[in-house]
Amino acid sequence: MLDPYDADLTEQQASGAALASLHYAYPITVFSYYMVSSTIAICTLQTSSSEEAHPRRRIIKWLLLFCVLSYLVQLLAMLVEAITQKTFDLEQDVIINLLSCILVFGLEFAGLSDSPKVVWHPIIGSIGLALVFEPIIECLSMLSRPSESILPAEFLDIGIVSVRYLAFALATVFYFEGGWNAKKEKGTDSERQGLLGADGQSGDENGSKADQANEQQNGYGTNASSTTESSGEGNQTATTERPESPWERRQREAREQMEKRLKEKGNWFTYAKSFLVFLPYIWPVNNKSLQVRIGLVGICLLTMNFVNVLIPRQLGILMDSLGGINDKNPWTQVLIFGGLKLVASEAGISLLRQWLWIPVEYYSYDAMSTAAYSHVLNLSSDFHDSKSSSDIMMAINSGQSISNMLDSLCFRAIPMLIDMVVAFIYLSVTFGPYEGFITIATSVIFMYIATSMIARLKMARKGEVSAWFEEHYIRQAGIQGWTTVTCFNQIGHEEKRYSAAVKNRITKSQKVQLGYILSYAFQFLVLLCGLLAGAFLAVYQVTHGPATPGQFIMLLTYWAQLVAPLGFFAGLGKSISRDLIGAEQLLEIMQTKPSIVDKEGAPPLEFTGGQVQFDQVCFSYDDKKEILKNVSFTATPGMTVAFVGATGAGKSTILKLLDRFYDVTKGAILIDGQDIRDVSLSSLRTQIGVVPQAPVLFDDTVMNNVRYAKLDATDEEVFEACKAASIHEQILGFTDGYQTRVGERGIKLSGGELQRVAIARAILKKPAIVLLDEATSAVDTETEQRIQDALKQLCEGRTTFIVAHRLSTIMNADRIMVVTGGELVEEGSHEELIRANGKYAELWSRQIFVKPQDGSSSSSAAAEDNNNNNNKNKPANKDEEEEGGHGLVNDLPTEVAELELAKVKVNKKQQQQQQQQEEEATTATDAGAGSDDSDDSTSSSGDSEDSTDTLVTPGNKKEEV
Ligand SMILES: Nc1ncnc2c1ncn2[C@@H]1O[C@H](COP(=O)(O)OP(=O)(O)OP(=O)(O)O)[C@@H](O)[C@H]1O
Repeated sequence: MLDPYDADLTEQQASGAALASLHYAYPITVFSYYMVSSTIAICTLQTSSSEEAHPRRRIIKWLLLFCVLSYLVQLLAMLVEAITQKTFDLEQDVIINLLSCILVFGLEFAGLSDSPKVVWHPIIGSIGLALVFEPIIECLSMLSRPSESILPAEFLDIGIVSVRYLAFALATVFYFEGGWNAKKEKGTDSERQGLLGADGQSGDENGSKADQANEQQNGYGTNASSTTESSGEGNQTATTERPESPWERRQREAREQMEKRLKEKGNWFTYAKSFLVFLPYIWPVNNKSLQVRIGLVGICLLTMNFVNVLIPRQLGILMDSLGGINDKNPWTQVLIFGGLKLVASEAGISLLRQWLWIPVEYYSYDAMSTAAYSHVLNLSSDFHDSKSSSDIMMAINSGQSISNMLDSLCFRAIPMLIDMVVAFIYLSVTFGPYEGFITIATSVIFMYIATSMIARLKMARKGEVSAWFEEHYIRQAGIQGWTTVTCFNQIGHEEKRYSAAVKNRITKSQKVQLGYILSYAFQFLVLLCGLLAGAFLAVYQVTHGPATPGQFIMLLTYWAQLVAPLGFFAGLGKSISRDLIGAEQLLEIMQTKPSIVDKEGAPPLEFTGGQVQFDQVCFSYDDKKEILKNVSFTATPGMTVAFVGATGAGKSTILKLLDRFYDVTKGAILIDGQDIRDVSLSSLRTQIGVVPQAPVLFDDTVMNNVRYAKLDATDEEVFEACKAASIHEQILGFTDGYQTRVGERGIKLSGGELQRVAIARAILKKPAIVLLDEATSAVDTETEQRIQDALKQLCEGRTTFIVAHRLSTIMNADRIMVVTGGELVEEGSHEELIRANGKYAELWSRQIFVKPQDGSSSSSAAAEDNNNNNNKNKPANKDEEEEGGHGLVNDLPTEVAELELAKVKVNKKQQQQQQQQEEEATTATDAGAGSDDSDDSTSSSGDSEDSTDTLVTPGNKKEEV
């Protein structure tokens, strides 16, 4: 039969064991719940929920602090009791429980105090868990006490627990009551709040407005920032407006893009998933040997983790063997220690890992950079028009950010995490749970302090970066604009400006530097406190218990191993977000699809002569403003078509559509009866040769630049093309002949040389259709004649489209198309159009032509600007201004020009007479009124007669007509 006393004892023992487990389980559960739910909240972007402005936030915070203090009081009461009773066999599980609860709820309190945006469910869930665990623990502790001896200290303990329970319960009630009231108020006040702002925004909205103001002051997110400069004498202050630097703009845009996409995706998981497009460039999908290498690198990392555990352990064993605590041979132990150190060194596993990794790393660089480069080259004009080349280049280089991110996560974060967990377990097993607690508490407090300090320094760092750019901008502007600075005698002013910017930057840098120093000092202090606590405990265990001096050495070594991972994890968030911004730039490009692509199975263009037909073509760059409206014409094979019209009329756009830089929005373009959208892009572009107005050459030799049109062309073919372009002799006269480098964008060549090299290139290509944006650049008459000869060679027998700027080109064209406001208003040969007495004839009669050499207009000096502005022709007079300016160059010989003008005049006169006769016939009763009733064109022609008595000719002389 069971003895009732024994049964009582067993019950007590059982409840004691359960109690001990609960003492550990309670804080672990609460901490795990808090960490996991907070992480999920961050990943699913719950931080921006409207819950953040809870009306009872403050009271809940103080109740939480009260609970933390209650744990502390409980702990102190236990210590006081132990000291007064002189019984130092404190229950370990109770002490750990109290310490852990102080840590966990203290952390939650700090989060609630610090963070402007609060997600409540991790906190309320933790309180809920406390409400479940606390009564169970208290009941079990009552059960495990000997029933006859309830001490006053136990009454105090029960009292503290009860008050704490009440505080937890009150916090829960306040949370739900506050939420319910807020909802109710929101319902009733919704109309009033329309003017005040949405609910829950007040506090944070103010905060964000303050942030915005702050940002504006710092120049972030704005186009300008300012620096106040003060001179020593007279305290003169001036404000320097600085445009946002390209780097700042790129960073801002990428950050905005990242935030936008993050919001769209809804959470970090889906957001991170979009980066999976890069996986094939990082993971060698079709390369088994590289995959094996990656596997081996993984094994190396795990081995390294294992060795990291063994080294401190071995050091401990070595120390003990030296002290005679164990019977191991110190010589053998030191050899093992040396072997382990070798394995862990740069000459051991690390060497093997890096050797294995090098080909994988280069694979990734190769795959990523070639894919990004090829993708960018295959994107269409709309993309390239909208991005600057430096932006694109920066984005391509951002491929490195993705590798960095993976490197941080896979090869640093995961092994370090494993190291930390192993260290924690090993220390807990060797020195007991106190040591484990000290390790965890130190890590948690360290991480908290380090991350909040980094966040605090963010704003100061932004200010420093802005000041850096300010300094750079002023320096660069001063040096670049040295001539202006010197001409206006402003060297002193620039010196002061620069000195103020340097001082401003130094002040900000010092602030940031001090911040970092203080942050490191705090972090070091936390680690030192943890180390001291751990060391005291270990010394106690060495002197009183089972631990050995060797194990103490092991503890110190492990501790040193913890420091690096903690520092790394504290900065991980920041470095990942920086890498994400970089990756975002590349992702945006990789996700952009080319708008001009081949249709599936598109056949090559079948060229049968070169007939080009525009059929009711409409086009718009941005789907808003129509640039071309129902343009229709047909160019027969071999025909030369010249487009004439005001600047911005859409002439160059017609050429771009023909080369399929863009697709028409309506209508169709047909070459030899085939819609250019239905044939392959490559076959189309093979048939077309383009000579742009401002040709761009590569920074290479003349030979290579010309050969670019046909990479397998022989030297002879290149020479022939250059001869045809009338540039061969000139090239031979260069220092290194055809091997002369032309400089960036062909800077070392003159305008005329550059154009002829571009023409030679087009001649070498032997295109079937030629697109020519005729240059108006000022070259001497002889050079111009040579360019014309070269062009003649190029266009011979080919269907040619010219955006014409020279009267000679226009007159020689088979067909002239007059484009106005995106519409084809006139079409015909020179003679036909003169006879038609329309827009084209009007152009002639008004004589708004630019002189070939110095760019001045015959009718207005305003046209002088035309040439100075690098052929961006400005309107020459008011009439032309209305049309946007034509910039036509009168390059005709005097006699030809006179003859043509005479024709126009005669034609005009005839037309006037004819008109007059018609009017007289129809309005017989109103005879004699014809001369007074002259229409607009008559009067304008009259005006023009007055103004066109002089005509500018190539000799730069004004001649009487
Ligand atoms: N890439 C582009 N994106 C948006 N609009 C554009 C683009 N290129 C040209 N435009 C606009 O289209 C219109 C027609 O331009 P286009 O270059 O065809 O004129 P143009 O008649 O050739 O003028 P110019 O003789 O001065 O070269 C202009 O208003 C211009 O601003």
